[in-house]
This record gives sequence, structure tokens and C-alpha cells, in this order.
Amino acid sequence: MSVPTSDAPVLKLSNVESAYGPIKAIRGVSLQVRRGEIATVLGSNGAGKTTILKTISGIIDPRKGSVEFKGENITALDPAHIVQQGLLHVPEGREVFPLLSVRDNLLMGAYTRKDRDGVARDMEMVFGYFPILRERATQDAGLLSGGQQQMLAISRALMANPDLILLDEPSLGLSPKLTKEIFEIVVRINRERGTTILLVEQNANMALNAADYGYVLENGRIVMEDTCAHLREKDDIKEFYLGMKEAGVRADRRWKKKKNWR
Ligand SMILES: Nc1ncnc2c1ncn2[C@@H]1O[C@H](COP(=O)(O)OP(=O)(O)OP(=O)(O)O)[C@@H](O)[C@H]1O
Repeated sequence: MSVPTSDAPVLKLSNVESAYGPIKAIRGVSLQVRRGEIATVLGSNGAGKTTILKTISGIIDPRKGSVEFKGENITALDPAHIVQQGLLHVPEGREVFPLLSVRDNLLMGAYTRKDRDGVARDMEMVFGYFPILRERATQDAGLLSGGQQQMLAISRALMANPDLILLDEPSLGLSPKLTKEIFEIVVRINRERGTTILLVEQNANMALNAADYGYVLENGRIVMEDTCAHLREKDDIKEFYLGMKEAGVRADRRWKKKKNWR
């Protein structure tokens, strides 16, 4: 089953600026995520990707601009209320509850829900996507491998039956094989369940293959946006993010070209 995307943005950032004390981490960031799509923000180390997600989920209050979710202004809401609205953040480094069992971690994801039948169905659904979690259901989450913890973190977010999942660098610290496996399942979840996803990644190759629409972030500013199909064909993206360097192009010329993006 493939769920079509709709043109109405489920998430809209307008001119957002966030800072840590005197350090402006993101500036003038405007982006939209449409219902049913996977959108991605690409950017190198320190570009501001995590800051964007923290600003959306209410961990950081922006200094300027607004965040709208399902048409409501959520800029001033605290993280717990934003979760209740159906916006779930899977942070970098997964952050499962290590001393709780895998099953209890999943139930924690569903703590705002009253529909017990729905919760049981969704538990089966995540076990279908990640069968290893069923095998380890009674074990402490802290005993899982890094990849399995990533699967659990994504599954815990799914247990909230969210309208939007923010996924921060799911490839971090994982082998290429495991990264590929997790990305394939994330795409399946999106296509089969219609879950809207905003993914931030340094692994541009994976992100551009998984996502429908992409934004490129450099030094806290969005310098390019397009469908991922188009982004994959752009020379700058090939050179700087996909590592497909043109033979014979000198480093200083590449740098000049990079600066021309702005
Ligand atoms: N708690 C903090 N205090 C001060 N500066 C911070 C803090 N967190 C991030 N920064 C700075 O803000 C900028 C953006 O960081 P951010 O973590 O959002 O980038 P990122 O693109 O997610 O990078 P990475 O891929 O390494 O996680 C960087 O210059 C970073 O050093």
C-alpha cells in the first residue's frame, strides 16, 4: 500500500533562528514537510541539523520565527505538549530506557494513548517491522546492540501513533549494512503506514535515496532545496555530499563553486 502525499504541510518552519548563548546555530530557516512524505535535511557536522529538530520538538525555544504543526502554532509549546499533538522526536544516540525491557520501552511510547486494542495492534506492527524486538521483548533495552536500540527508538516513536516523526541521524555509529536495513524499513513504514518523517542525516546517499524532498543546510542556513530526485542530479550535491568528485577539478575551484551557492 502506498499512501499519497498531500500538498498541505503538516509542518512549517518560517524564518526560524535558534542560538546557544551567543552562538547562532540556525538562521532564517524556512521549510515545510507535507503529509505522507519523507523530507530530509542534509548537512555536514555542526551545520545545525540537530538544532532544527530540537527547535521543532520544543527542546530549544527559537529566538525568531515560528513553527506550525498541523496548522497550529506550536512555537511556544513545551516538549510534552508537542508529543501529545502527535509530533515525536527520535534523538541522535537513540536514548532508550536501558533498565526497562524492550516491551516496556515500547509501552512508554504509547503512554498518552487510551486505546488499548490499538496499542496492542501497533506493538504487533512494530514487531512485524523489527522481528528482533519481539525476540528480545523481555530483555533490558540496555542489552541491545546499537542497531537494535535504533530500531527500538524508532518503534517507540511509532507506538505513539504519530503524525510526524523527527529522525536524527539514524545511521550514526551503525555499519553500512545495518544502516541500509534500517533505512529500508523506515521507507516501508512511510509507504505502508503513511507516517510523515523529517530525517536529518550526514549520510547524504542514504537520505537522498530514502526521502522525497530535501533541504541542504550549511552553517545554519538552508542553501538549497528540491525534490531528492533533482538534488541527486545536481553537480554540487554529487561533489560535496555524495563524494563523486569530478576528475581534474582543483580543490580551490570546488570551494569557489560551493561559495556560489549563496
Ligand atoms: N549545547 C550547545 N552549546 C553551544 N553550542 C552548541 C550546542 N549544541 C550545538 N552547538 C553548536 O551549534 C551548531 C549546530 O550544532 P548541531 O548539533 O545542530 O549541528 P548538526 O548539524 O546536528 O551536527 P552533527 O551532525 O555533528 O550532530 C554547531 O556549531 C555546534 O557547535
